[in-house]
Amino acid sequence: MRVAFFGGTFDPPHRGHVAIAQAAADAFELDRVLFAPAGRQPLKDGHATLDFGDRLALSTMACASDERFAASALDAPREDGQPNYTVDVLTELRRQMPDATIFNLVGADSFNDLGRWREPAELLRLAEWIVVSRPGHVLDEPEGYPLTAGQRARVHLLDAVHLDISATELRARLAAGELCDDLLTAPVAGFIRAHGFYRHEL
Ligand SMILES: Nc1ncnc2c1ncn2[C@@H]1O[C@H](COP(=O)(O)OP(=O)(O)OP(=O)(O)O)[C@@H](O)[C@H]1O
Ligand SMILES: O=C(O)c1ccc[n+]([C@@H]2O[C@H](COP(=O)([O-])O)[C@@H](O)[C@H]2O)c1
Repeated sequence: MRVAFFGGTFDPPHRGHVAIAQAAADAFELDRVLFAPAGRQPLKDGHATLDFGDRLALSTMACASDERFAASALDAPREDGQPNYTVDVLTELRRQMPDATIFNLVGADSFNDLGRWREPAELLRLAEWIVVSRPGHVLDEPEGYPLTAGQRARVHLLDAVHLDISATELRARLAAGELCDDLLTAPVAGFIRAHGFYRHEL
């Protein structure tokens, strides 16, 4: 079993997420991609616009695009209110799936930031990494965190997707009343509309 953990804020999940998950699943013959909203992202100040339950529901809808995708509550908010560190969730995933090959799927911007994550060396030990291109970001080593040869061998750069979509821009456009149906999958767009999410939330 080849499984990718795909963590994100997913506020909301958009076509950029689906595209990189599909490119990764095709290129690395993944059986599963787990879209896992983070309860509380350690490097983001303040709260996501939508609560965890709504981001998980939207992630479940985004996963309807491909039978290899599934939403996961593995990175749900912690009871002690502390941030969700990926090192903890990957440790738990390894415990739950001891025989699987585990990948951590990220965009180039997230990987550039790796030096600021908790326990980067352990993160590279726990999983192989798939890093996908993102417009405006270099597909390269993390800033200020040079990799050893052994670590580099565990990082797979995938220059496959060039979709300039971000959740920040989407939220601003939805707040201004735009539909944004070209940037979202149909079930996600419908759910956002039905619940009035992001309207007037600038
Ligand atoms: N258009 C994209 N191309 C490549 N990777 C992406 C793209 N959008 C998001 N990602 C990656 O998906 C993961 C989850 O992203 P996230 O949920 O934070 O969305 P985002 O669009 O980056 O949100 P925000 O604008 O709120 O920061 C991250 O690893 C990010 O790098
Ligand atoms: O563990 C960390 O220190 C850490 C620091 C920054 C980001 N992450 C994780 O990286 C994933 C993508 O983050 P983001 O900001 O693009 O939503 C998400 O699962 C975050 O929890 C994790």
